[in-house]
Amino acid sequence: MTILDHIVAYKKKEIAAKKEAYAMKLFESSMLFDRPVISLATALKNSDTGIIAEHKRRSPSKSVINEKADLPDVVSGYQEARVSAISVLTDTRFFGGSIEDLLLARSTVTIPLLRKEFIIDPYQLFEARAAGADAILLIAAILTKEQLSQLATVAKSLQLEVLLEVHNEEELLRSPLENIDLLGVNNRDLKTFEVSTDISKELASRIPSHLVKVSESGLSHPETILELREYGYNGFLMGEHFMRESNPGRSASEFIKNLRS
Ligand SMILES: O=C(O)c1ccccc1NCC(=O)[C@H](O)[C@H](O)COP(=O)(O)O
Repeated sequence: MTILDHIVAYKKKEIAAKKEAYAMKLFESSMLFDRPVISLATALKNSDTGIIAEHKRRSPSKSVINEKADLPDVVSGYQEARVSAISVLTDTRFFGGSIEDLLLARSTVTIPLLRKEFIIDPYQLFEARAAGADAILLIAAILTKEQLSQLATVAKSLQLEVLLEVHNEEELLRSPLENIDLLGVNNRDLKTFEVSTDISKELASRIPSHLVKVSESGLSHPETILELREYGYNGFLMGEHFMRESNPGRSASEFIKNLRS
């Protein structure tokens, strides 16, 4: 079994338990349902950096990254650093996050928020909208074509933007692209944890031009961002590089200064 198999098996049980506990009450009572969504795609297209900075406490590949940082400090630091958007990992068991993290991030910043989660059920999309997300992630490696289509359709009906993540050509070619706004190429192979930006470069020309291209994971040098821009990428998802530091916002600010100079 790969880590993705473990995550998905656990996620199914977690969602079943949540549905039983909360039913639809959380969604019905959430004021955030009426909040206008802020476009992640537009923020990336209009930005001169395109950095999506992630709040990430730990991960299966790196174990503990930063369990001490205070979420409001991290996300307000990111916003002050003028990142284009923030990704909030909401998985608890494997990443130490929660849906409450997303709610707290929403009450702290005004820039677009991506719910970073292993989404396999429409329930998680309602939850994302109710907690203030602007965009959600769909991971091709854990979804069938039919699931991708259904989840993207439901996400759009909730006005959420959809970032579809692939890691190879096969995933890109088999994925239905209706209702997809952004196409993310994960430089990390989620089965082996190997990281290489070569995959972002290889897939760039295969991604339809109407989709905003995002390169994800293993990014830590301004030169890599500049190089990936030449391949048409507008978005760059970065977690560990910032979160390893005691002050992730300051780390993002220095990175952005170097990127501009
Ligand atoms: O990061 C992991 O170890 C991981 C393992 C299994 C599934 C997903 C995983 N990460 C999610 C991500 O895609 C990253 O958090 C994100 O792209 C940022 O990556 P990085 O800048 O390398 O922290």
